[in-house]
Amino acid sequence: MPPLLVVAGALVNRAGLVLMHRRPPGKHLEGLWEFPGGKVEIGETPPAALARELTEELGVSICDSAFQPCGFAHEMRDFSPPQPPRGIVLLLYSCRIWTGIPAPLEGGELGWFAIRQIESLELAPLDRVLLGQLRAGFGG
Ligand SMILES: Nc1nc2c([nH]c(=O)n2[C@@H]2O[C@H](COP(=O)(O)OP(=O)(O)OP(=O)(O)O)[C@@H](O)[C@H]2O)c(=O)[nH]1
Repeated sequence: MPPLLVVAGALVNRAGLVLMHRRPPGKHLEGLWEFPGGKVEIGETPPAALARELTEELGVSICDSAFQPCGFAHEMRDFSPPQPPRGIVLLLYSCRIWTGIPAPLEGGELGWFAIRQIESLELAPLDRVLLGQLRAGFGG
């Protein structure tokens, strides 16, 4: 079974704040904060998948070329038997150009945060790894 490929976006506004999404109740990792995004579907490039996910999840429009790769993280995830464990790979892109005002169209909560504030949020595990890479890209 190939790993599950997931894409996530760090949307950075003019004030340098980053948009974070809090996963809604009833989902895996409920209540934890993440960079918004979702799963890459068969035949999609990662930037195209991210543009689609951010439109569905936030209602914003973004051109694929506006995404800059900025990090990745991976782990093995356990599922309930008889499903075998499966790898998950999360790719992070940053983006400063979009149209529309982000809204939590699929539930959960949104917030704009300075990088140092994101440190103190309760983050999903892979998003914690990605945050370190994003911060390094911002100059620490
Ligand atoms: N952001 C994030 N996602 C993770 C982590 N670990 C992990 O297994 N995932 C999984 O990666 C997938 C992210 O895709 P998604 O955001 O479209 O998933 P979802 O739960 O909203 O929708 P779904 O109902 O289609 O599963 C989810 O299955 C989520 O559970 C993690 O550390 N961070």
